[in-house]
Amino acid sequence: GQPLDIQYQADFCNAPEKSIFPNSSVAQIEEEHQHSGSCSQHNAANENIVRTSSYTPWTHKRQCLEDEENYQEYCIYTNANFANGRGISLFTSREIAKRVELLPAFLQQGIHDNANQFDEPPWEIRRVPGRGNGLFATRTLYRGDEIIVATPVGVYHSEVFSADRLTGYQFLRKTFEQMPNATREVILRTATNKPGDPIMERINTNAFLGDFEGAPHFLLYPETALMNHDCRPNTMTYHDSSSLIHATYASRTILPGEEITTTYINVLQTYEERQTHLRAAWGFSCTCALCSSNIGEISTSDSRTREILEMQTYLSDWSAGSLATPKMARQLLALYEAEEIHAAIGKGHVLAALAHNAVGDTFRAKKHARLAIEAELVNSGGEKDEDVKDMLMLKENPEAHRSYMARIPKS
Ligand SMILES: C[S@@+](CC[C@H](N)C(=O)[O-])C[C@H]1O[C@@H](n2cnc3c(N)ncnc32)[C@H](O)[C@@H]1O
Repeated sequence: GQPLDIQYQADFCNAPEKSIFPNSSVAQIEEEHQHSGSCSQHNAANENIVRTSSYTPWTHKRQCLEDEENYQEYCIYTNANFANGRGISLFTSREIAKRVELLPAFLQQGIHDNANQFDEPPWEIRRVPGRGNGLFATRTLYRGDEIIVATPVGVYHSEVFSADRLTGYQFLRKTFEQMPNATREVILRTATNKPGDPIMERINTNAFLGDFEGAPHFLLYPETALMNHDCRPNTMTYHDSSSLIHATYASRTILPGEEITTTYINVLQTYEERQTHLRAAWGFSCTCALCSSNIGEISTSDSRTREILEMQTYLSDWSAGSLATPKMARQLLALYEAEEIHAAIGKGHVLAALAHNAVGDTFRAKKHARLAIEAELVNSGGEKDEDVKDMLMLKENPEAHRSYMARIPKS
């Protein structure tokens, strides 16, 4: 059908409360609270939503859908004041919402004070032929420099999309309508690849699928979504599950005028695997520099990628017959460099630290542990990351670490 043209003030209030689709498998559930606030009141108040509501920490009445096939219920939860007035809408199960309410993201004052600062970003938006818009550096950025630090504006349980489509779209629209105007504008600036439901398509084109409180959810970070995908990106990312902050940092020097890119997939895949994956999950064929290079370059890169994966398998082998050596770990790091995989290099340093410690070279083991921590702290789960915890232990006391002398044959 025709794409719906979303207006900022689209009047969702006229939408019927009950499903208008008689054959719908989804029934809208009446809430225990009778919502007295009318829509006109809601729209007028939209800009300064500080209502202390009876739905705390939410600013709007919860609205739920029941998926009659699996008896699962999903509700919309909006806090329009979240992150200093940016707002957030979730469309998820009640159990997950209950856990979310207890996160520091909702309880800790000031936790988002350094997030969503887009007044003087080190980038600007420019058109990229064949790829819509993209982000371009406006000054030199060095490894570790902050590029985007943002909170999500939408969090959607992956199963909400399997419910009755049209009713589902109405609910998606509510997650949008309940947000402050400025945030709605930012959401509407994001790209869509296909005509169709405007919110659904924005989620399809821009949201990242990830684990959220133990279940797969789509997370929408509208500024982060301005970055195009590159199979050899120049950024690394960090997601903090307690504040919900997603941060993007430079993973190497980026010169003014250079496009700032991220990866949407695991980069340790061959050309064919990456293309298949991007087409299936994201609906586009990758035209990044590596994917557009000649057959010779692509095949060199593919063989290095296979070699990296093979070496990682050898270096993770702790059996008596393991072929892993410190030399192999150094070769692995050289391959990461040659392939320009700067963000994920922490993994290489973890394996190098372990390989050196395994033959009793504690000096080099500590050096690689330090480099691993530096890289992994920003490119993964931070201090809670298992690799980081392990490397901190190794750096502190290599002789007490389980890897110490583990690859010296005992006679
Ligand atoms: C999250 S958006 C990125 C920003 C988008 N270009 C815009 O104009 O806002 C994802 C979409 O950008 C385009 N895109 C991103 N990276 C690409 C790449 N490496 N090759 C081709 N298209 C790409 C695709 O259309 C993709 O669906």
